[in-house]
Amino acid sequence: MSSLATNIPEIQLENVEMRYRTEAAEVLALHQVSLDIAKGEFVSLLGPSGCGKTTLLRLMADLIAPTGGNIVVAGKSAREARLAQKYGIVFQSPVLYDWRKVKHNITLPLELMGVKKSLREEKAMELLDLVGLQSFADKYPWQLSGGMQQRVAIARALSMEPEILLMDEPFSALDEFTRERLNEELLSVWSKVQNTIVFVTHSIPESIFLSDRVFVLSPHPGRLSAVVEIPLPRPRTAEMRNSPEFFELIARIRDSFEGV
Ligand SMILES: Nc1ncnc2c1ncn2[C@@H]1O[C@H](COP(=O)(O)OP(=O)(O)OP(=O)(O)O)[C@@H](O)[C@H]1O
Repeated sequence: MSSLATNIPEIQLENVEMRYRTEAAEVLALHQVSLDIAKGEFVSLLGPSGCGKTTLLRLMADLIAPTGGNIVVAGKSAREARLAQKYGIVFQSPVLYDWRKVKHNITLPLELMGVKKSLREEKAMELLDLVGLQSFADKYPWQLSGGMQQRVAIARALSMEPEILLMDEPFSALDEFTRERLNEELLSVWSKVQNTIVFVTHSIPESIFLSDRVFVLSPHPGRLSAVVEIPLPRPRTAEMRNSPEFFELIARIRDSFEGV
């Protein structure tokens, strides 16, 4: 499998600026960020704490509005794209409802949209199959491990078949072994769903393993300091993490931090 990226632009940011104003102070969280993400591309937003990764993701999702610049998503404004349900979002914590069975957590967005019960259940089973949790459909979230809960959150985010999946450090609370396994599973899901993924992380190896391109952000003020192409072939395999190419990419990205 090669990358799913096309030449069609999916997300375009031009000179985006974000200033948070509080009573106490004003924070320039993002300064003059311009970037393009192609339809079907897998990109990561990488950087240390406070460099504006979450802010950038929230801007793309139209959860907040920029104080400057322009955002175009699938040829529309971010707001129009949100209303057209172009996005699925996965947060750092899975935010599942403990009193709803796993399958009913997944079908919640469909329920809110008024989709028929039989169709909802069918979709839930399809999504559980996709994330390898079919036999857990009737369990409750508290009966699942942290990694399984995050897979449920991914399945739920995919329930509306979003063109774009925005993921904010979804695996950072998990142990290293589970995280690496979920990275592999996420790529397998992506190869089937074939959407655009924007993945926030502060892990250099995670960003390399997953992405077609890594957007490196630097803090104070948050800005785009480098864009690194990841030429590793797909499908990516666990062994690639030990290859000389992988270590070279880690060094290149580290250098791009040191250069700022
Ligand atoms: N609602 C807010 N009001 C005021 N300042 C904010 C707000 N949200 C974020 N900030 C500030 O904007 C900057 C960027 O924050 P953001 O959360 O986007 O960074 P991040 O790279 O995602 O950090 P982390 O990795 O710690 O989550 C930080 O200085 C932060 O304190």
